[in-house]
Amino acid sequence: MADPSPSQAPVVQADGIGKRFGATVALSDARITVAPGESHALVGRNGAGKSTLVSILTGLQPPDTGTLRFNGEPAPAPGDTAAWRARVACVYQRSTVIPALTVAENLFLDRQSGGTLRPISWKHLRAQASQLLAEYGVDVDPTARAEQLTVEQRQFVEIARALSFGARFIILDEPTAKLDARGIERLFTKLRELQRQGVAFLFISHHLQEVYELCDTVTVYRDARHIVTAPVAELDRQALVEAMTGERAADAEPLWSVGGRTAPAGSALLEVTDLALPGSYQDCSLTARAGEVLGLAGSAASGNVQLGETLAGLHRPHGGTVTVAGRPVRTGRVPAALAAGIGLVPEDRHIQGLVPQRSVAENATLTVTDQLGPFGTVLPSRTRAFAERMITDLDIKTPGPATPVAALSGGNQQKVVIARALATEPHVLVAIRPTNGVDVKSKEALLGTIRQVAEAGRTALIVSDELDDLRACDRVLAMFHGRIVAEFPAGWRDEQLVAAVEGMADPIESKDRHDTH
Ligand SMILES: Nc1ncnc2c1ncn2[C@@H]1O[C@H](COP(=O)(O)OP(=O)(O)OP(=O)(O)O)[C@@H](O)[C@H]1O
Repeated sequence: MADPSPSQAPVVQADGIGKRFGATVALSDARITVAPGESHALVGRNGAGKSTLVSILTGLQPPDTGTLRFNGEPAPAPGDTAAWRARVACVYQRSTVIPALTVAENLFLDRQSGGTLRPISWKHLRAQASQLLAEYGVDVDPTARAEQLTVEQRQFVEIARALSFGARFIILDEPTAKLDARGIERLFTKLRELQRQGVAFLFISHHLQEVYELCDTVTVYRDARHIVTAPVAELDRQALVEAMTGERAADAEPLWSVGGRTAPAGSALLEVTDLALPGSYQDCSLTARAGEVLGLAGSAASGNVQLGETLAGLHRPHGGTVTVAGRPVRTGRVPAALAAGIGLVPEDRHIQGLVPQRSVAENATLTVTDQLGPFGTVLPSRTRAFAERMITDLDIKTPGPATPVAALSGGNQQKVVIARALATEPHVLVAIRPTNGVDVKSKEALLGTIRQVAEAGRTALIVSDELDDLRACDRVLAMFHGRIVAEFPAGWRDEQLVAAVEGMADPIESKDRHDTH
């Protein structure tokens, strides 16, 4: 039989894909087929093999076994970058744009025409960039440096760049991880628009509701294998979670909720008064009690992340005070915050989190080496024991504690960062978007571990815009434009909190905020 015509052939068809890393089987007889103009989700637990498949589909590494075809034709030769780029592009969670270069330079990097001897015409470059951005409806200044762009703008630039190479197939690897609700809405609008023009997507996300919102088809991988491919409409959330975990889901919703439980009335452990960081937030006061998990909700521009980071010493505020257990904390210095017992799960684990070539055990204990042996020595047995406990508690998928962190999947690396913050047994744990990138089942374990911090008589502050994270809190403060605008005891309805985060707080909730002033 003749091959299907190029317009009907799948944009990608991978069959029998196998890939090993040493003893680890990352993919085994895996497959995926994406039709032109299709929006196809790929889901699976942390370590299921999704990123490995992406690296194979984009030509970054060859599979050990299997076949790969684009538009009905065999994949390009390894290393033929131009040919790969014309078939497939990937927008990663981590940016591939170069921060110090302008948007125009980023768009035309590697392909400034004119031959080796002709100087680059910057004017021409800018004009071309403007035209390209306009063509894909991307409203970004081509002369802006990439580092000045928001995550959303950066992703749009990357999508425009991908399309300009001719690719009609784009892989989006957790594109919403760093976007707030409005950013996600705009991204989805753009993707739907491109889909109508025939562009196909492979969409990877741990947010299952996004899969239902955006995708036509879903493929589930589990433990390196293909489990199911089905129209999204035929697989409800429970069936999807069951396919991902291989277990019967007792009750898929909610993941972790304190329900209508009243906030425990411990003593005030963390007190923040009139804290201000110009450009980010102002007049912020709050109290978190021993035994309490406090949520700090807000969209990207709300200042909630900066406030959390300030508590951990990452920013020097211009005014206000922070005390832990009644003792003032010197602000603007990480060692001072650590000494005061404030631990941090940072937002960007790649930059602030880990030493990739060191083992899981070493990374998990980097902050507590003084507790692992007498006189500053580190007893390997204790490091190992601590790491083993964390691997179980946080459900970290790794061959063992001695495995380098670089060999773990993204979500599992993230759990190591959380293990490290917990290792110090902080009085106050500040966790910024702690379940970002973590699969639906591990979220449960992780939020449960944060709850244990409170149950041990300490306090945890969850800074997030994820409703699942916030539901695990005893009380939630909502921030909008740099101010705390409302407070919600456990038991709030989604739409109430969403409204507050969008700046439409119900004045009743705002008035009831007695202990935050
Ligand atoms: N370079 C590597 N060296 C060793 N093992 C690796 C390497 N890359 C991936 N693995 C292993 O392969 C398996 C699949 O990892 P992969 O990154 O594909 O998972 P994933 O589904 O993308 O997970 P996540 O949702 O956490 O991003 C994991 O067990 C991981 O530890």
